[in-house]
Amino acid sequence: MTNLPQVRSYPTNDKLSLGLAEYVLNAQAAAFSRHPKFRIAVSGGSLPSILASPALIDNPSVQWSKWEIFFADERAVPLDHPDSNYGLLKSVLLDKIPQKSSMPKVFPIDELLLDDTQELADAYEQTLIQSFAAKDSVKLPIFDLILLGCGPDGHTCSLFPGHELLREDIAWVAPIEDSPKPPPRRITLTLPVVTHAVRVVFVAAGAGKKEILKTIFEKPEEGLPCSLVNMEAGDKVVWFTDDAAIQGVTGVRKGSL
Ligand SMILES: O=C(O)[C@H](O)[C@@H](O)[C@H](O)[C@H](O)COP(=O)(O)O
Repeated sequence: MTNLPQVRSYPTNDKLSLGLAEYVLNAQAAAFSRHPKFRIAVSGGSLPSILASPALIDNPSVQWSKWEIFFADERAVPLDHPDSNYGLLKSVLLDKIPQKSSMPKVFPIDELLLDDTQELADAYEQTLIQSFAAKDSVKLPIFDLILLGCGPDGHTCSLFPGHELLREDIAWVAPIEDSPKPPPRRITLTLPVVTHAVRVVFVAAGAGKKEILKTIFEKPEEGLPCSLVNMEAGDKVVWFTDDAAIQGVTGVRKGSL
């Protein structure tokens, strides 16, 4: 079967970051062959730090000024709060972009709407509509690349196992008030938006991820959020892992590094 997600596994985190940087550059080039922008969404967790390697930040081929960066999920906290995914991305990546480069356009949540997660999600959806559907109406936005993490329970974005949000098929962005991973109040891209992207990347490193990767790949019928993305988006998905996380997991299609 060729429509399985691909897994690229590396011996160390540094090599994983290098491989990821190379992949992101290819995704950027592919995006520029379609339009003059590179529109991506990023998650929180360990992903921003793994992404923000010198191989990416200092790479002269990165055309930062053409990047539009959105958040795959965000916690309903002020942007300077330690839990903010925007704050995390800013400190590990945005603040490190060489000063001579022009900066990417970044789309944080509206801090004035933190009291009402539905309003917060609706406003973020409007932000997406302005970027992805300003001229024509579209059913779903098409990100050039979505960069995701994988939680120890198989969640991704703020889409958690067994949660009713997994069935959301109208909204592009949805609120969640009962996230099992703190903080509980968040907004998230919905599953159809994630699987509609041109490319979807998962980053999962460390032996602590091994058990959940086994379930995701070997028991997709359990319907964990990461498995749902794998099944819906198929070979648009590439997993970047280290060897410790993927060793002994069956049912994966190994990609060449
Ligand atoms: O903001 C969040 O909480 C994340 O977007 C979340 O989905 C994260 O990506 C996973 O929990 C994996 O986190 P780790 O990479 O830290 O394990």
